[in-house]
Amino acid sequence: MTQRPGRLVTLDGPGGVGKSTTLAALAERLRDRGDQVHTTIEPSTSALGQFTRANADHIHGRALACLVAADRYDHIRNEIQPHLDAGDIVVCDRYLASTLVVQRLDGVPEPFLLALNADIVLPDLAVLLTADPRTITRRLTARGAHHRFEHHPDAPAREVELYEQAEQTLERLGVPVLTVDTSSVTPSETAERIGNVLPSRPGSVGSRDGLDGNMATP
Ligand SMILES: Nc1ncnc2c1ncn2[C@@H]1O[C@H](COP(=O)(O)OP(=O)(O)OP(=O)(O)O)[C@@H](O)[C@H]1O
Ligand SMILES: Cc1cn([C@H]2C[C@H](O)[C@@H](COP(=O)(O)O)O2)c(=O)[nH]c1=O
Repeated sequence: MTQRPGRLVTLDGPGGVGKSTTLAALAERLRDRGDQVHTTIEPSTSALGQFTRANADHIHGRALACLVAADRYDHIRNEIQPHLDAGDIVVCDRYLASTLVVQRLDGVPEPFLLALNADIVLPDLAVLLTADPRTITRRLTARGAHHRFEHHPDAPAREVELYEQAEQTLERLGVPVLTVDTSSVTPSETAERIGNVLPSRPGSVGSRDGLDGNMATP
């Protein structure tokens, strides 16, 4: 874990696995224990992020990878870094792991993606949500697909496989990873597991001595 005052926690996983739902439960849990939390999302809510999200079904491959990376650098500079400097736990719905999976679904090789993202702020904890592909398909069908990456019937299985590869890449980059299988746990149970490996900042209302030792045993 880095020495900056705040912490960056990212949540990634296949489309429809439950990232946004889990993020809301996690933010509530962290705030309840006294942590200062800032929630955010990628593509970001800036003009560049909105452009990226609105056009991700029409812009493909390396061009989309570049747009997503440009939005990430802008997001870091204008939103993520200021909140980290203020000591917040920044919880981001999609980040580097999504790039390592979604852009590969779009045919972009990993070395190109790593080069594009070489200077980003790395997460203090990358949470990867997974589930049985049939469970993801059920969730997606019940909620409805949001974009082209969620339409292919094999998408959940392919994404699960690519997130397993992304986990290894993140670990090679020195990023602590927590993978949670959400197939048979509620969003609030998932949030509890994440909260348990994320120590409260010293001085925050909910901080307890010794919690930092939990990082190594997710
Ligand atoms: N155990 C669970 N954890 C999280 N979400 C669940 C769970 N069980 C069912 N869901 C449901 O799965 C659906 C998809 O969740 P959500 O929209 O949070 O997914 P997402 O990963 O953020 O999707 P996207 O990638 O499209 O943004 C929601 O209707 C949510 O209520
Ligand atoms: C972070 C990130 C996002 N995208 C694209 C994929 C989708 O079109 C949207 C995300 O939509 P969702 O409703 O949050 O699933 O953005 C991408 O291509 N690469 C990324 O790294």
